[in-house]
Amino acid sequence: MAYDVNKDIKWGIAPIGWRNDDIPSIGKDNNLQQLLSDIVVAGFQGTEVGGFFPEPDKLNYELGLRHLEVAAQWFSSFILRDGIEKASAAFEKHCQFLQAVHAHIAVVSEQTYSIQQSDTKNIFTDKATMTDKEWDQLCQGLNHYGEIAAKYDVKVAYHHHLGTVVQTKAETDRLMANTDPKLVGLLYDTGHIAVSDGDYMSLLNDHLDRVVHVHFKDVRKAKEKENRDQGLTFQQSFLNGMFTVPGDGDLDFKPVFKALTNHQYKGWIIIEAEQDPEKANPLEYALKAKDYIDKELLQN
Ligand SMILES: O=C1C[C@@H](O)[C@H](O)[C@@H](O)C1=O
Ligand SMILES: [Co+2]
Repeated sequence: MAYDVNKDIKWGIAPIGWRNDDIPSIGKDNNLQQLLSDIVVAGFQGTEVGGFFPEPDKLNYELGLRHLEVAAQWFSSFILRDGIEKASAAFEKHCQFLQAVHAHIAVVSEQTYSIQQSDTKNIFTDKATMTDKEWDQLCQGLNHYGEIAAKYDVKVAYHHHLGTVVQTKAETDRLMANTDPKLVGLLYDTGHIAVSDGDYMSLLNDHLDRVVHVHFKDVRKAKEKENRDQGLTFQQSFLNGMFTVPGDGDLDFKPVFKALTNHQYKGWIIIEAEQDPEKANPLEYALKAKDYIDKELLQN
């Protein structure tokens, strides 16, 4: 079957514009039904599981009414803190949930030492790094996750992420080099690598064959500079508007999309822009994102 961008790529939008798992207080009035109906109005095919989502039966019912799919769900991994056996038991429960909601991507981020939820650490300077022994443990643990995930028709998509032990291209390169490509895939998130390294194309170009899931997150560079100059935390930074939807910030998504489609990427592209929903109406920004996708990416 020939590669068809209109069929082989599915477009979704993450709940994070409506409610943020890192700060449950913001957007708390946005319920599941509102979120899912907004996603339909904006023209997307699916979403990722948010922390406020219900158990599978209820979730599948609400999704089914709207012909929406779940693409993935975030898993906070603690291989370094808890050890591979205990961390893997939690991960298997995560895969069982994904299977129950017919999703096939486990978004994994090692959260040991993470400062993304800190209310004091400077997200631009204070992240932790791993010892060689910890690198070995993490990579061994992720390979084991991949073996577990395969039992549930799920794939591990490792999320490089600001403030975590795997943030930069160099760290992501090392993770990719020391994990089994059959067991561990890469989630490519434009916003996280752009803020971390500046250059957001090299990571994609060097690991296109490992990319199994994509987050499109745009960056307001002026806000990023303001946040960096003030030494803000991750949460302060996104509440101050560092991130936005594609087409509304300063990243160029055309080379990103071209690299993905030239490589015949098949899978989800999830729009993900954490902002304060009081400042950035989630439906307005979802519509803005879809308009950019349709006019600037799919029509060229
Ligand atoms: O994929 C993601 C999940 C969120 O919880 C995270 O903080 C956000 O920045 C992200 O990219
Ligand atoms: Co992301």
